[in-house]
Amino acid sequence: MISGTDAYDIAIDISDDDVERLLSVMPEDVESASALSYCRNVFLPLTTACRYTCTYCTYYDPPGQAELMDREEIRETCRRGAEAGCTEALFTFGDDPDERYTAVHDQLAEWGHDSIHEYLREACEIALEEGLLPHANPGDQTREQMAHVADLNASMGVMLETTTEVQAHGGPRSKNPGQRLNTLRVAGELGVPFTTGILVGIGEDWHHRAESLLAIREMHERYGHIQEVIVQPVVKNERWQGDSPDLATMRRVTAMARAALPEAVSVQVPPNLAPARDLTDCGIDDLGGVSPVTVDHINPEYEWPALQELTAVAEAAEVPLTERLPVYDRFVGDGWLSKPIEAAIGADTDAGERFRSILDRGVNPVAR
Ligand SMILES: O=c1nc2n(C[C@H](O)[C@H](O)[C@H](O)CO)c3cc(O)ccc3cc-2c(=O)[nH]1
Ligand SMILES: C[C@H]1O[C@@H](n2cnc3c(N)ncnc32)[C@H](O)[C@@H]1O
Ligand code: MET
Ligand code: SF4
Repeated sequence: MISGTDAYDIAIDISDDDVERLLSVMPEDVESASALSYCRNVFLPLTTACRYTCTYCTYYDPPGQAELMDREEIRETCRRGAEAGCTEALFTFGDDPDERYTAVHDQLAEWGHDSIHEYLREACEIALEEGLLPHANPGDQTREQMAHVADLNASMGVMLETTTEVQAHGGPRSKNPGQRLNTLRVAGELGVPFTTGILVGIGEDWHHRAESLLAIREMHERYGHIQEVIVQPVVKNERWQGDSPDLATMRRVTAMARAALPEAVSVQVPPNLAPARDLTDCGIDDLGGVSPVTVDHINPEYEWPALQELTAVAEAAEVPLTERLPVYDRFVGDGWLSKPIEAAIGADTDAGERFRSILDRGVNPVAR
């Protein structure tokens, strides 16, 4: 049984045969995609407070130093993003800033909020007002937390990371696979188009990689809500001095992701962390969120490639580069999205026109 799932009563049945079969998949066994997509976003690190202390993470600040973005900063960043043609407001921040962070709690209270999710709701409203579609990744979420903000998000996400317990998550307060899988299940039950993925190189072995991908497939088979799976290499930073997975590892695990998942689910590698150019023949069809406006606040030393570089990756693979929204096309107008999100996409505004022109373009190449 996958660790921690008993606490949530998630029966995930992965057979040894399936694991073995996936372990035999190599890059030459998968087909290359016929196009590569990407999404233009702004990154909004709502708070650097986090209840966990993952050893690979340079993002979180200790209590006393953690910050909270104020409404004006949120609005200003979204406005700059919309002006630069972005479609996504990516809210990615520390899990459940709890009582260890009294300053954060007090600041939220002063702004009239009991919890970070209440504040996230307001932040999503601001993003929508400024012409962006919210995609929030607040880490693990309970059903109540997710239900509180789901109708103001075009899609949401959390990285599964891995189904095994690793030292990198160790200590008394740690991410656990059961909690992450429960978040995927809650998203399925609430009908939220969802992004997830695995973090490669944090102490898991090949068996765990296969198991993680199969667990994601199983969740998708139940609910149909997984839109993309990110295959993310852990990268060096001031807190993580360990190795990053080598190219051969990334090629094999990316091909495994492609083979494990149904065709409708995209396989993404982040082009600022992974050697995307050398992975296009391993089944990837997406290059994730890229920002012309903000840095990657999780790995600020790793710059976003310019649009030109993405075009070059696609050209080398001899496929078109296409822009997409933070929610994949098949979920739009199909009963998955809330009224406010469908209204934003259908609106008679500059932003609405921008969203629809991206949908209308379909698989045509980006014209620039
Ligand atoms: O759901 C997630 N999306 C993440 N994304 C978002 C993802 O690239 C796009 O927002 C999705 O593809 C939207 O569909 C990131 C985007 C960045 O710019 C930087 C880091 C991440 C990391 C995650 C992530 O951990 N989980
Ligand atoms: C938002 C996501 O960022 C990822 N993340 C956090 N730290 C690193 C790192 N050093 N390298 C790669 N990915 C990282 C985790 O997978 C987290 O879920
Ligand atoms: C910098 S990580 C951001 C999202 C969340 N804290 C997670 O780990 O999933
Ligand atoms: S990766 Fe996410 S959960 Fe882990 S310490 Fe960083 S912010 Fe917190």
